Amino acid sequence: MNTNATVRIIGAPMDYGANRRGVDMGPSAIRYAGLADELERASVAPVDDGDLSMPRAEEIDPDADDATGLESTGGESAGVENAKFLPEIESVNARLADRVAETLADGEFPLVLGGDHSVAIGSLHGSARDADVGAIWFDAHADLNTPETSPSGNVHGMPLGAALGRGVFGDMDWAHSPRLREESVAYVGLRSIDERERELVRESEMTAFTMSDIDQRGMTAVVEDALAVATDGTDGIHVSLDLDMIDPKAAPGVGTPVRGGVTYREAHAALEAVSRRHDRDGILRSMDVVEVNPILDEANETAALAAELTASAFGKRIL
Ligand SMILES: NC(=[NH2+])NCCC[C@H](N)C(=O)O
Ligand SMILES: [Mn+2]
Ligand SMILES: [Mn+2]
Repeated sequence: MNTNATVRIIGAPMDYGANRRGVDMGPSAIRYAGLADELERASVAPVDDGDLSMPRAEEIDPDADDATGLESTGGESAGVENAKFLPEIESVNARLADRVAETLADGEFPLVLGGDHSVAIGSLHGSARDADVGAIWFDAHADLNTPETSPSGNVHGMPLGAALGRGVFGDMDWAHSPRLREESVAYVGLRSIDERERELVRESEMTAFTMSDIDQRGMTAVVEDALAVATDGTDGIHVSLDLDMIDPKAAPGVGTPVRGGVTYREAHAALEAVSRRHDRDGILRSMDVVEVNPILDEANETAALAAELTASAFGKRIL
């Protein structure tokens, strides 16, 4: 991926993966906060594809044809227990993955705006379809549950479990990313992990940088290590930015806030470290920006931060 490819904005106003309404307005809020201008200040040329259409839950009908453009089939995920709205999430992510893969095939950069974090299943799948991809997962949460382990049944707590083909996701082609290897995934910002998930993270081959690591070593050093993990032996990286990595004082507009998060400045330092590495080696391949919930926000500040951080990832500098 060249360093100044066209950035194609793909809105994915999904809220089926989360237990709170409002996160479906994330893409509009991030655009309204000036994403395009921020990106232009970073010298990238964004092209906005608008939003993917979302099925209405009551429209999901296994026998319906696709005349509406909504693949309203239960698909491989029909009948799975403890994963709310999984057929809807399958339908959206199958289309999202295609869009991301087509964008990459055109030599452009897919920037996916969520929506809840379940959209990362589609963005990762599309990104890791024709290449070996590493990932940096900026998040307070590990998102490694599967329907077998989830305490909530909310799929936004499962996207990495899905992408890695764990549990029941192993049988769902749309869910797992065959060319994403566990050892190429690094977490940054962890501080809220479910009991069963803790074992899964410990036993996995992923690298986990928690808030304690950031406290002790500083954000820049941590992200440089995360980049080393994600780029080693891969063709490029996917960056998944869950805004709840940031402390709720600076990013209140998220559905699952956890206190003790990274500061405003640390968040910028994190994405600036990504961009410095990208300037050198052209490592960035795809990105998603997720979990912004305008209903819970204060004067759109979380969406504004999402726009700013995205610009930092693409090279916007203070001076
Ligand atoms: N992307 C997120 N905000 N995920 C929150 C997940 C919370 C919890 N671990 C769950 O599985 O329900
Ligand atoms: Mn999270
Ligand atoms: Mn998340």
